[in-house]
Amino acid sequence: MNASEGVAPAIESILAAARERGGGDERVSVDARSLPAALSTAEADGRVPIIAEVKPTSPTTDGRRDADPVELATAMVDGGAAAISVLTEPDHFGGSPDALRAVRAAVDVPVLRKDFVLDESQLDTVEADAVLLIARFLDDLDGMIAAARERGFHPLVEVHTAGELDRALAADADLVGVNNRDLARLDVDLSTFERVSSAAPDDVTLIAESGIGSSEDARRMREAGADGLLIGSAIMDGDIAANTRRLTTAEVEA
Ligand SMILES: O=C(O)c1ccccc1NCC(=O)[C@H](O)[C@H](O)COP(=O)(O)O
Repeated sequence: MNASEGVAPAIESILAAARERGGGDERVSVDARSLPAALSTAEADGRVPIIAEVKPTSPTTDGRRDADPVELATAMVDGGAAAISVLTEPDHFGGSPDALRAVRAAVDVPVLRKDFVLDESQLDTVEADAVLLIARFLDDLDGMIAAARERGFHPLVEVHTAGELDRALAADADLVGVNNRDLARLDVDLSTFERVSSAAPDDVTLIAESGIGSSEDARRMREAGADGLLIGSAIMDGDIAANTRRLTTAEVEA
């Protein structure tokens, strides 16, 4: 598989940087907090189950928000977030493993590591509760899922097409994110989740990723079967706790 084929120049640049990055010196062993359980708890409490993302910048974001990641994550939890996602990619998203480490020490909800992990040693960069694996960029998806589980991580396998969902399910993924963002054009279309996720069996925990900005968007993704919503930009822009609360209460207010 040629991971760079047909992707936007920004993704080519992200992948080139990821290939250059090393991994950890020692194999990590994580005692993970359960992401699916945290999503279920939020739902049982009447909150929309949201994974709120600490996302300082991105190829499609104007400017940068370099606030203390711990303050941001704490405000997200105060706003009702079920879990936190932390970008660890430094060159295009302004993230860092240190930010994740600090956030995970400060909050008691599960923390997802959001990065472009391309080989097994890169799993050892930092401990997290869940780790993103992007199906499109991994030839040996089975091997990477197994390597993540051996370390104690819960792998969140990201897909964008029906074919990638088939690969994820064949590799025994039980936590699947459908990214509404097209990595060729970088635009978002919420109908991607509606179309792709419908083929997933009920026992798979489904996350709708990217492009969720309003309460209406959140309800739309939930009605399409999302067990959790991964939201970055709409939370990072402005008052973090208020933005998170507006989205976590979207079903109550409907
Ligand atoms: O967000 C970007 O600009 C981006 C560009 C290229 C590849 C990935 C990108 N985002 C990574 C993500 O997965 C999102 O940060 C995450 O799904 C949250 O999305 P959003 O709520 O739209 O910020």
